[in-house]
Amino acid sequence: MRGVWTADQVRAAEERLIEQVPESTLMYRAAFGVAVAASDLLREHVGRVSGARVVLLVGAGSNGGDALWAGAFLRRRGVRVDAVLLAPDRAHPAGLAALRAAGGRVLAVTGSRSGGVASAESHSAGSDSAEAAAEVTARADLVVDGIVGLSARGPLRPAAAALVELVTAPVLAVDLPSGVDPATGEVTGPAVSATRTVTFGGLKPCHVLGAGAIHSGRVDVLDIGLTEELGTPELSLLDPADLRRNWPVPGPQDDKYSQGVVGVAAGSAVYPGAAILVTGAAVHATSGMVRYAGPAADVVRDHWPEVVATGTVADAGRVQAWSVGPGIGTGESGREVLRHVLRSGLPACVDADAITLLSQDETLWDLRDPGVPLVLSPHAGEFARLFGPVGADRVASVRRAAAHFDAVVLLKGNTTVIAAPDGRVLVNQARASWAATAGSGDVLSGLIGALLASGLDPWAAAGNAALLHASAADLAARGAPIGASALLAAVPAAIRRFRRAED
Ligand SMILES: NC(=O)C1=CN([C@@H]2O[C@H](COP(=O)(O)OP(=O)(O)OC[C@H]3O[C@@H](n4cnc5c(N)ncnc54)[C@H](OP(=O)(O)O)[C@@H]3O)[C@@H](O)[C@H]2O)[C@@H](O)CC1
Ligand SMILES: Nc1ncnc2c1ncn2[C@@H]1O[C@H](COP(=O)(O)OP(=O)(O)O)[C@@H](O)[C@H]1O
Ligand SMILES: [K+]
Repeated sequence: MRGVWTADQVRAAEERLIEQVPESTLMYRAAFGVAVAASDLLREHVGRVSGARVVLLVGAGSNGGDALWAGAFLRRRGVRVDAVLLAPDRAHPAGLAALRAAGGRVLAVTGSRSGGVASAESHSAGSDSAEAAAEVTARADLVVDGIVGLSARGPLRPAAAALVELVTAPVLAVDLPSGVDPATGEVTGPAVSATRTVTFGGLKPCHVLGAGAIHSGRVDVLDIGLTEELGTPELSLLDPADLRRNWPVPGPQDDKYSQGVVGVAAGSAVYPGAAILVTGAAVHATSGMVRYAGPAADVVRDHWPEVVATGTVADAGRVQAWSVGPGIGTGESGREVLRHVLRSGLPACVDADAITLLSQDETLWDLRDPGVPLVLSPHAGEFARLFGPVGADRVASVRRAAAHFDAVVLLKGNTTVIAAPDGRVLVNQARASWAATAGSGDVLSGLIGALLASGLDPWAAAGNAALLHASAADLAARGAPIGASALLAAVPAAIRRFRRAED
């Protein structure tokens, strides 16, 4: 599992660390890592380091300080470095002195409220101008974004935005891409799109959430001594090794019952698709047995002969967990199905129509045994019905909902957020959006139900299912649109890939 820490956690860790290590040492370490990454990018994109042109975009704080020191290191490798100061009076003094001493050129730019690079003033000998800053930025082989880091608020300021717009070269972001909200990954205006980001100590929310994850490019975490001091992460990401460890694999003593039997209550005679997709996902997720209960029993049997299918939940037979909701409708028959599942005292993944039913009828909650794991897996619309609009801070909303309902809540989307009632949060950022197709959520429901039946902790069940689901979508799509059936068909290949993966 990889941790993600907030800006406040990083600052607190820094305070503890600078009792042992001078602050300037942390900045050298950070800047040296940035310079190494810059050299790598130059080699990759330009084919050389010495003689290449790097432009540093330098803001008012230590983020700009990191960039200036990195520029000084790059000068020693023969790189031609221009620093564009966006807040000339507040540029990090020691970093600026180091860059100048190393022979870097400094251009000072002041922004106008109306946008654009309006005026310039010289901070070094030569004929600096706004035009010169614009010109070097446009002609750079690599741009280092030291505009703003952990103290960022809101979108890029106009002067910075105007320069960023001119960039055609790859961008290396220092700590995080400027213009992205460090806490939520939200991008509400102009922002840097980085090829790579070098961050310090650990990942921050903006590297893994929403647009921020895209704007960050590849993220390298550099341990400058901070990692040990960071404490419990705010969020976590599952990595392939987690999935490999967690995904149930039958052993020599297992039989079809011992691995957990999952019951599927989904679909209807009119809409059998949901029944087929949820059941199929459960069939492919784990070995063992799947029972289907509902009006689409005949169609499900035709599709998946290995499934034991009955007409009603009351006749389903013994199961260890339920996957309930997709396609059951929001009328009385759907309500009756949900009542049965909630009363059963078994773990359940509650999705789609079942979530809408819960949002319409509060008394349904009373049927639930509070000691029994429940996973709610809404998309944003269902979440809004249940708990109110998600808002910009998806993590905070989902965390609140999980505590409120005393359930694991998985909010679907390009960034899937999975919160446990005790506050733990997993996030899964999809690499592409091919899963945004009708019925793909039904596949997720089946995966979660199967993992619950296998006895996995509900938070882990939801998290592993989300990671596998996104990977199956990638495998199925390989760059072209897919339907949910193709995603479902790729589930075994995705499991195989994780089980083979070394990291
Ligand atoms: N923590 C650690 O352990 C280590 C941290 N290190 C580094 O320090 C960085 C944090 O530095 P920091 O706190 O000095 O502030 P920083 O992010 O540079 O912002 C400066 C100023 O920018 C402004 N500004 C705000 N929003 C803006 C926007 N949208 N667009 C434009 N400007 C904007 C705002 O000033 P304002 O103009 O509002 O007065 C703000 O005060 C961190 O990210 C890492 O790189 C490393 O050196 C090693 C160890
Ligand atoms: N833009 C996106 N990028 C990646 N995955 C997405 C995106 N939008 C939705 N998904 C995923 O696709 C699935 C859609 O589920 P859902 O909205 O319930 O659809 P349906 O009800 O049609 O099955 C979820 O697993 C969700 O995380
Ligand atoms: K930055």
